[in-house]
Formats: sequence, C-alpha cells, structure tokens
Amino acid sequence: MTSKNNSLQILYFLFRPHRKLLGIYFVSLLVFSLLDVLRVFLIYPLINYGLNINQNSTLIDRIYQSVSFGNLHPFLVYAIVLSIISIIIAGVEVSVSYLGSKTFATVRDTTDRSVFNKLKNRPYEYFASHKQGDILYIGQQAVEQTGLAVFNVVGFLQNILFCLFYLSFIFILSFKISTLMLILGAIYVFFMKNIIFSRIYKHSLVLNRFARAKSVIYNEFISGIKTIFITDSIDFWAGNYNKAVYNIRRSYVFAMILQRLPGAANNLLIFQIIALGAAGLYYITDGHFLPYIGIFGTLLLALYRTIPALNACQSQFGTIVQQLPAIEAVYNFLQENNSESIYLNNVPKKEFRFQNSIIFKNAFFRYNDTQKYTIKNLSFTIKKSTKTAIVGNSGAGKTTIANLLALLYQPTSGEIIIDETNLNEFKHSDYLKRLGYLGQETFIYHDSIKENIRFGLDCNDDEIIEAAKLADAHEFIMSTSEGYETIIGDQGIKLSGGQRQRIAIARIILRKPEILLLDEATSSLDNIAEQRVMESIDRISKDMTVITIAHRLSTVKNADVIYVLREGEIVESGKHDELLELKGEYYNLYNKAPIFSSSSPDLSTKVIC
Ligand SMILES: Nc1ncnc2c1ncn2[C@@H]1O[C@H](COP(=O)(O)OP(=O)(O)OP(=O)(O)O)[C@@H](O)[C@H]1O
Repeated sequence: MTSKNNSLQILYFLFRPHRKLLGIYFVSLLVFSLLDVLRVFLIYPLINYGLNINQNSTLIDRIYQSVSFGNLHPFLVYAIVLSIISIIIAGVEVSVSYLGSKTFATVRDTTDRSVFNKLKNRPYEYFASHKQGDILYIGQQAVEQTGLAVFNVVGFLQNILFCLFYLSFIFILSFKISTLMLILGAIYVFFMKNIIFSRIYKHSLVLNRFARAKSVIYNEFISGIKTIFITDSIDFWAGNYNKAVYNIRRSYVFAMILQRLPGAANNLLIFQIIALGAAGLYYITDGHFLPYIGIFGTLLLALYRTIPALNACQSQFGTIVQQLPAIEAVYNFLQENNSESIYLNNVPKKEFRFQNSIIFKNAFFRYNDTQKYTIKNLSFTIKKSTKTAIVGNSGAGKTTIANLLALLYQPTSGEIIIDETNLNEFKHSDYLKRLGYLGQETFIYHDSIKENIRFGLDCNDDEIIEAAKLADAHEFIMSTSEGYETIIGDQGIKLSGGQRQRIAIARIILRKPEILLLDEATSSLDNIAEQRVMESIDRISKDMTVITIAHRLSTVKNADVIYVLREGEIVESGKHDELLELKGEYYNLYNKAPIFSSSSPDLSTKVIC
C-alpha cells in the first residue's frame, strides 16, 4: 500500500484549495450526525414511559427524568419532539446532500482545470514522447476517480463521526457493552487493514495498469483505423483489446470481492453482538429482563443505525484505496516539474522584430539522449523576404529543422538567431504569431468551415471570406450545403487533401505572418491539387520570408537559395541551376526525383528534355 504520509500528502493537496467549502460541509455533517443520535436518544424515554419502566441506572435516565412538562404526559411530549426533530433532520439531510454534491463537483472541476492547465503548458516533446492513451487516461478516468475519491473521503469522515457519536451514546447507556465493542472493533480494524485493504490496493494498482493499457489500445485503434483496415489487421487489434478487457475483468472481480468482504464481516459481527447480548441479558437477569427492555431496545436501535454507517465507512475506505492509484496518477502528473518547458516561460520577453535574417549557428539536435544527433553543427542563413528551400533524402533532418523553427523543440546546442537576438529571447507567442506553418497534414476539427478558418482568432466574417478567396477556397466552400456554416471534421463533411490545405492557407492568411514555413505542404496531393495549392501559396507569400521543405524538387526550383541536407549536415547550397551544374548531391536527388514523386509536373518536363 502507498505510504501513509504519501496518501495524506495527496489528500491534503486535493483538499487544500477547498478548505472553506469542505469546512462548511463537515460542520453540516456534524450537525446531522448529532441530531440523528438525539433522535435515537428520544426513543429511550418513549419506551420506558410506554412500558412504565422506572429505570435509574444511566446518565440518560437521570437526564430525561429531571425534565418536567407540567400537566403534559412525557410520553406525548417526547413523541412530539421526535416528530419535530425528524422534520429538522430531513431538512439538514437535504442541505448535506447539496453540499456534498457541490463539494464533489467543485473538486472535480478544479482537478479537471489543473490537469488541463498543466497539459497545455507541457512542451510539444511531452506529447510526442507519451502514449495518447496515457494522456487521455489522466485527463478523463483518473480525474473522474479523483473527484469521486474526495467525495468518498468526506463521506468516510461523516460515517466515522456517525459511528463515534453512536458509540459514545452506547457508552453512556452501557459501559460494559461499549468496552466489549471497542475491543472487538480494534481486533477487527487490525484484521481489515492488514489483510483486506492492502490486497484491495494491490489489485487496484493492477486494475489501473490494465485500464490504461485498454485506453491506449482503444486510442491506437481509432487513430490508426485506416492502416488497420487496409492491412486487414482488425482481428489482431480486437485480440489485444479483448486481452486488456479480460485482464480488467479478472482484477475487477478480485477487487470487488475484497471490497464486499468488510460489509459481510460487519453484519456478522454486529448481529452476533445483538444475539449474544440478548442471550446474556436473559441469563444475567434470570429471565426478568423486562425492566431492561428500554435500554436493550435503544441499544439495538443505536447498533442498527451504526451498522449501515460502519458498512458505508468500510466500503468507502475500500473504494478510496481502490481509487488511490488514479489519485496518485493525477497527483504525480500535477507535481511533475515543467523543467522541459522552462524555456517557454523563463526567458526574457522581447518584442519580436525581424529585419534581416534568421541564422542557424552551430546548431546540434537530437530527440533524446540515447539517440545520435539528427542535426549536426548546422550553420546557415535565411534572408528576410527571400525564398529558401531545404531539400535532402528521407531522414536527412529536414522536418527536424522545421520543428526547431516552429519551436516544437530546442536545439541541443548552438543557436537560432534572428537579427542578432537568440530566438528564445523573444516572446514565443509573439514569434509564433508571425510564423505561418503549413505541414503535410492539416488539422480540421468538428465545427463549421468558418470556425476552422478562424481557429480562435478575433476577426470578422468578411475577413474570413476574403482570406478564403485568396486561398482559392471560396468556390468549393460555397458549393457545400451551407457554405461557410457547413460543419466539417469528425461528423461533418469530409474534405479532399487539397481542400484541407486551402483551408489551412486561409487560416495562415488571416494571421498575416511574416515568415511562411512549408513542410512538405503539397507532398500528399496529386498534380492538379498541388498546382492549385502552390498558386495560392505564391499569391499570398509575395512579401514573406518563405522556407520550403520539400521532396519534390519542382516546388523549390525557383527558390533564391536551396540548402541540400545529408544526415543532418548541409552539403551543398545555391540556386537550382548552380546546384545542377555541381553534379553533386542535388543533381543526384534531382535525377532520382521520380522515385520521390512520379506525379511532379516539373519532373515530367525534365524527362522529356
Ligand atoms: N519525434 C522523434 N523522436 C525520435 N526520433 C525522431 C523523431 N522525429 C524524427 N526522428 C528521427 O530524426 C531523423 C530525421 O527525421 P526528419 O523527419 O527530420 O527527416 P526528414 O528529412 O524530414 O525525412 P522525410 O523526408 O522522410 O520526412 C530520422 O532518423 C528520424 O527517425
């Protein structure tokens, strides 16, 4: 089981932000429990006056006998008081339920927000290096479980209070019975803690691991569905999923059995006490037990009220133990330090200015410490308002350069300098606003075409339509059922690759960037779609600094400078014709080009030549 200190630390961490609300909730529980005990206390004089028993052996006897009601019969008065207190308790119970739900909803809300806040501040690297299913698990199931656990902790405290009040009441009624109960209770708690709850925790850890594995497989199945269909490997994924579900079922059954055991043991214990107590009373009083029936009846009622509270207590404790792995997962996630993203937050915040050039200066980069360098001692310059291309074989490191320019990663050593200022010294959000990025895939989410172009930017509809026209997207948008209001994405209409890219270009136009980064932006399109997208790009990028990363050399032929990359190093640079004349790497790439893209219009021209 997790260490006691660790569990308390985690609970304190969850409760701390809600001290006030939890305090109010706890006080309302206290009032409710006290009133409930009082209600049972009123049964005692009722039985004694009803059966005309004149006991004087307990403190309670002395209390109720000292109260006088004038001409009114005490039996009637206690009946009326019982009725009034029951009405008050009903009111308090409703308030307690309201406060309980509010506490649960508030804690879950805060945990939800904290997890998302933490997630949104993670560097890109975090998302690239963690399984999607694991990230989903933290933000969904684990957060839900954490909210429920807090609810259970408060419920558990309420039931403990309830039991304590009733035990005190039983103590006042009969010292011997309460002492016997305490001894039995202590043995019982020791047994539960060491045998049952540690096992529940172990099984819950396993259950948690399988739940994550299931979530990962489910997620991978959805995101890889196209490949899975085409490779006819659905059965393989179904097999993996069934295995994960089976493992969950097995652990769940064990955990549930263990969780039910304390309740069954409670009932056994309490009803044995009642039965043995009745038999004991018979023998001690030699069969004359009637004068003690008031005490015995009230004790039974008190015990009967205590049983459900005790059962709930144990079931809640069992559930909390079961939920601990999920709470720990959320806690650890929230406690993880953001050292990787420090560069995003702890840097001087200069306004972004770009007058002359972007310079890579002795830049090295590797994706992780165990890997060799993807980028090696890279030094090159991108001049403002020019068109720069980066080409090279597959795996040469082209996309890595785009990733560094898009701030998805940081150079392991060396610098990216813009007009003598390290890129990191600029406000990153400021820089990213000036950078337009068009990749191979465009992210379209489930909303209207208009909102997909706007993508959260503060702009009006006319600007969106203007941008769509410039991006050559207006025509196809108007041909959809509801024009700009047509829902696209997950459950909306599907767009072709070229249409998606034109939506992305409209998005870029709205943001009026200074630098345009194209990473294989047309490589998944056919000839005609590519030509239309390239025309749109040419139209919008006249005054921009354009950096093109491409396989298809046709798309970079007109660049002012082409850098040729091999295994993370620049091996050639110059204009298209100059590079061809060198008859080196670029020449070879150019001659090999049909392998990369048999559909390139420019390459077919070359073949005719
Ligand atoms: N997220 C990543 N984690 C670890 N290694 C990576 C990651 N992304 C790329 N790499 C590795 O870095 C190297 C360069 O990859 P990169 O994508 O930059 O090449 P590229 O020139 O763009 O290739 P392509 O033209 O095939 O897209 C490759 O060896 C690749 O395996």
